[in-house]
Amino acid sequence: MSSLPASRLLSSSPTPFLYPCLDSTWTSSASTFRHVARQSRARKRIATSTIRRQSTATAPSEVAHEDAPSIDVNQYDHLNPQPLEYSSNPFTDSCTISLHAGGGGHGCISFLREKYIANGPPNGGDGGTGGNVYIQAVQGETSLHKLARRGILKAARGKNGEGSGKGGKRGEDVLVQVPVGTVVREISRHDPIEAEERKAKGFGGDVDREVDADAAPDQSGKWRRDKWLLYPGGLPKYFTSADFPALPRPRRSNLTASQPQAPLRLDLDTPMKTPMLLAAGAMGGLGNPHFVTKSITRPKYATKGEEGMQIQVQLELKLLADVGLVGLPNAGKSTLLRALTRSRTRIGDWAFTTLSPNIGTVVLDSYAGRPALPSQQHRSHFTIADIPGLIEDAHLDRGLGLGFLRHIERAAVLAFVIDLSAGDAVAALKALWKEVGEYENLRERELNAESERTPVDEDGMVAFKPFESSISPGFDPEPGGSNVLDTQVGRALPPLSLPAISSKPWFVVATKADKEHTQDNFGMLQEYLKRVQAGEEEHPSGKPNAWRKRPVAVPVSAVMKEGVEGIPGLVWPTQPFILAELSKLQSRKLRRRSGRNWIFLSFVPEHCQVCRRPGAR
Ligand SMILES: Nc1nc2c(ncn2[C@@H]2O[C@H](COP(=O)(O)OP(=O)(O)OP(=O)(O)O)[C@@H](O)[C@H]2O)c(=O)[nH]1
Ligand SMILES: [Mg+2]
Repeated sequence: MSSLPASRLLSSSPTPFLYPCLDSTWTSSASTFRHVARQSRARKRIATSTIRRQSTATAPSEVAHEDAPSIDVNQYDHLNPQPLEYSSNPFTDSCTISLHAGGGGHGCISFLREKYIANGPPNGGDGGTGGNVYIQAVQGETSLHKLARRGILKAARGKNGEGSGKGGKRGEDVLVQVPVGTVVREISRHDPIEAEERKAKGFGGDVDREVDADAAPDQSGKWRRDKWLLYPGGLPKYFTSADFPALPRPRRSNLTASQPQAPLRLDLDTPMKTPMLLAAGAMGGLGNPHFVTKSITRPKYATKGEEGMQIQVQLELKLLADVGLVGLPNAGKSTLLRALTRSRTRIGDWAFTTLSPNIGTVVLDSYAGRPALPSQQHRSHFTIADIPGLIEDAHLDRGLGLGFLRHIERAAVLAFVIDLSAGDAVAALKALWKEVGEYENLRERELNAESERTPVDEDGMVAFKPFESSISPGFDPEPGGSNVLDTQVGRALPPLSLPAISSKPWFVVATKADKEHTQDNFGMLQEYLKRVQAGEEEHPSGKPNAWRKRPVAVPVSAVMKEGVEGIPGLVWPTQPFILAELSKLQSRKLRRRSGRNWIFLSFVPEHCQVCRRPGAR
């Protein structure tokens, strides 16, 4: 055995792994490892792109992008990304984060010392206040993924006080910027001062009794190591026998008065000009001059800064859109969005092409370089949200679940997108409404649980003030009734509740009407909707107070952009008025441009199988 060369001995034992530097082959093997790793990474990349190519094989438009030998890079931008980059946009619409207000800096123990003044009076400064935590809803943010990744956001601690009476610096604040439409709910909070006050009263005591600010200070604070800061040069015997004063009452920053009341429930559905305070930083400790008494003229102690408050909140992004598209996967929702707006959302002939919501804007404009209407009181655009497809039993977490329905909760109108070529349209509509109804039940249960937790008023009534729909301005049925966030904080915020989804107006967009044998399916759908309107059929959601005023179905061929011209008219009930106004104003000019303007297009579908049927429409 001893005749074996050392390198072979090492290679036949686990030594190279434990002591690679002892192995003569180490350098070469390390480089081999690196080479192998590089190769495997390259193989992985090739495999991924092959898989993507395979999966796009059925979508001719996508394949064209993939196989094109020269890609014009300038034709892509962040709104119209390259096919391979579609999945690179991270999107998170719900997360839980911890917000920590900054703790206070410690007070300072210091004495004046100058020429001829060897033992001067105390001059330690107070500790600085901790940083505050603010929140602000801003335009431009579209996802919560950055916050979800961070998890904890901490404001900085205040700096300690210094000698010569210098106070410590304030801690740096933290600003949490969230997308407009974010709902903030408090999960738990730890307020050290409140905990202290409760402890002082005794756990069995009357916790509702107000703390009397003039009451005698807490004597239990004596000798508390977590509260007092001692002079480092002092002898231990001095401190054990020192006559410590009573511990000062825990102090709160003046800013605490402008914090919203606990528990936090905010609906940030408008962009905020100024940030809103969520948690004020804790106060700094007191320097030693605060403890000068007649008997103790040179106190060798100061107090430590207070601990900062910690709040755990849940953030939920509910996108703001006027119209929500709901449909089974592959029904053609994204194609419809592309047909109506300039959105470049991805489409593909397979289920779950869309994995995160997309918003598109329909411009109600004459494209003549100025607004369609001179008056400002009418809208010039509305937004549409395309969400991932729902499948049967999505409420049992099948497919992508029901979570994405939160993005249509604020929508004023729902559009159910039904594929006429994919079997019974009525059954598909009922299946979709069933899932929407289940989501509504889930929300109701959540709301009930929340209102049970809502503080009870003095007269024993639960404070409950549901606010109006917070859809974007212009769709508000009662002007001025929208939930505009009042940045004047410090007031009780109403519990969050949005109108029931089933109470919203809805219509059906029957897509793929250009395909053969879709007429009868559409006819049955229309008949069904008429029966629902007349009350002969139960509302597909099964809810008693559901909207059934005028549910209509529009046959469209989204892929050929036919029939979609009528959709804005369904969304915007005042359109006839606008049409009249517009025709009075600019009729001749616009009629010439009618190829680009849906308002004046009289829809003559060429390919629509439903409309080409003799006697139809
Ligand atoms: N013939 C025809 N095909 C359509 C029409 N609308 C959509 N399609 C096709 O249907 C397929 C699915 O379209 P998508 O818009 O991706 O469907 P989706 O509902 O967004 O699907 P998910 O994102 O998976 O939920 C695509 O291949 C479209 O080209 C239509 O009106 N007529
Ligand atoms: Mg889609």
